[in-house]
Amino acid sequence: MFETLQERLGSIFNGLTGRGALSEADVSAALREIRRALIEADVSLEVVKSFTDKVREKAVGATVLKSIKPGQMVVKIVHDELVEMLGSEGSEIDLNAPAPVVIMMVGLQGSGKTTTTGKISKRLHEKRGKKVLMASLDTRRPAAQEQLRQLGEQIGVATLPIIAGQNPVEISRRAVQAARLGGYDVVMLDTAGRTHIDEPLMAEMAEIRHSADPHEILLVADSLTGQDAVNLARNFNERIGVTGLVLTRMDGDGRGGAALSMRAVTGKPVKLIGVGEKMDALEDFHPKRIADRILGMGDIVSLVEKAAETIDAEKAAAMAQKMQSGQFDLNDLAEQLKQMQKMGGMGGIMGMLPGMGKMKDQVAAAGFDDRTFARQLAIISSMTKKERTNPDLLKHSRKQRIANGSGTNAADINKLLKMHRQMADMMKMMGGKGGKGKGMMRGLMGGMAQKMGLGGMAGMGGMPDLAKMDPRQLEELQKQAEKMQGKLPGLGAGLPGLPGAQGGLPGLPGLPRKK
Ligand SMILES: Nc1nc2c(ncn2[C@@H]2O[C@H](COP(=O)(O)OP(=O)(O)OP(=O)(O)O)[C@@H](O)[C@H]2O)c(=O)[nH]1
Repeated sequence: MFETLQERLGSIFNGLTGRGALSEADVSAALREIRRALIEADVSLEVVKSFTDKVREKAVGATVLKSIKPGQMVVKIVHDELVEMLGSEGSEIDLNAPAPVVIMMVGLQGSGKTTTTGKISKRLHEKRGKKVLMASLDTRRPAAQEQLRQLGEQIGVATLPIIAGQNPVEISRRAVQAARLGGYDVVMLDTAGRTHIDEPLMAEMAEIRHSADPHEILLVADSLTGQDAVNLARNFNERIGVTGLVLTRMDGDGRGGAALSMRAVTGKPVKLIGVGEKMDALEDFHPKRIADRILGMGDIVSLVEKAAETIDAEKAAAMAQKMQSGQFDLNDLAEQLKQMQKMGGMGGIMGMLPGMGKMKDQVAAAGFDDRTFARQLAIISSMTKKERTNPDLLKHSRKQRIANGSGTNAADINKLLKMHRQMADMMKMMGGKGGKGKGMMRGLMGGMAQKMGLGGMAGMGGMPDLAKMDPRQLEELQKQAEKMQGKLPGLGAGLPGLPGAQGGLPGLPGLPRKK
């Protein structure tokens, strides 16, 4: 699988990664090639388009890290976008429901439904210690029920006794009842297939679904079928709803387009892949491994990841040191404001903090919005270098000049300076020489650097990742917040999520008081 795509992408990137500089035209040309390669691999058109759009957007805005060549950066972006397209890592079969948990298998004839029903049953039995009952609801193909019975014998999993003349819905009811009485954990319903999707098939599936109330509906799709598989998935999903996908014949030499598009089209995770005819030829789906395989450029990807980590860590450490020594000048404040803009402004930042929902309204009511960031940045950029490092220079006439330059007024400037002073004081306090504070500051920076991901710079200080902080750090933060009560304008209600904490949120520029 994926061999052709692998070759094509390989040659596109080989032409790119060695180069010292890349123009926008170079990136566009590479993207055109990538688009063609994906289409040839049978990836659905809409998926290709959204894929290349996202890569373009990220490639154009990316900061090229020192020690990394631009082409390598593009490889990393394509890799990450591939992983994103393939969906999340390790989606297991969900058995989190009262027993017996019903799993309904759907798909076209010959897609590997029956084989996969056996494989999954065997896995649930052997790896997760579940007592499984399998039932074939295929009354159209005479040998189908018998085929499943034999499969059950082979793998040591029980099957529902065959009663001639029952329809699929009756069989599904009997299966659930038998499972309940027999103390089974899981019931696997292997439904009938058709050569193509038609109304009677969909109606039958909907009826079974209604009567058996399955917890999982897994669509089994042949990864060799290309575009058709994508339409099939869309149809099944819209009509009866699926909870996950199983891609079979991933051991074959198909172009892989279906495998690449299915999750993007349905939004449902690929839970497992079939890699052979044998009963244990079933594997978990690992998007990252597949992306690595397709690109065949694992070295470059990890090189870029390492460079990004090192630079983030270096910048965060430098900033932390500056703050500890109380050197938090207006350049640093500007960096912080920019960082916040990057994080999606106020809305984005609040969304990252637990329990910030309520605060959003207060912030809005205080008249603080994303334009405030822009205004504050304009003020700082209208200052001279000297003024930025030494705000004490800012007396009346200088303020007037800055106000004119930034389209603001003296009151705005005073507000900004006050905010900066308070933040600088707080930074000093928090970064105080006692080891604890230092650790806390590092924690804050680290959390932020992580949140920022690749595109971010250093997590220029500031937003604590409360969810990841250890309890001691939280306690320390709370104490500092209490000390700071009233010292920071705005945010009077304190930090929700820190029980009982009052006062400002370290790192967030103070909000103007309500007029
Ligand atoms: N190579 C390979 N073959 C597979 C895989 N999964 C299933 N098969 C084979 O595909 C063929 C069809 O599989 P079945 O499980 O009978 O298909 P089905 O969807 O149940 O078909 P119907 O019962 O006719 O609806 C069998 O020969 C399987 O051994 C896989 O992951 N890899």
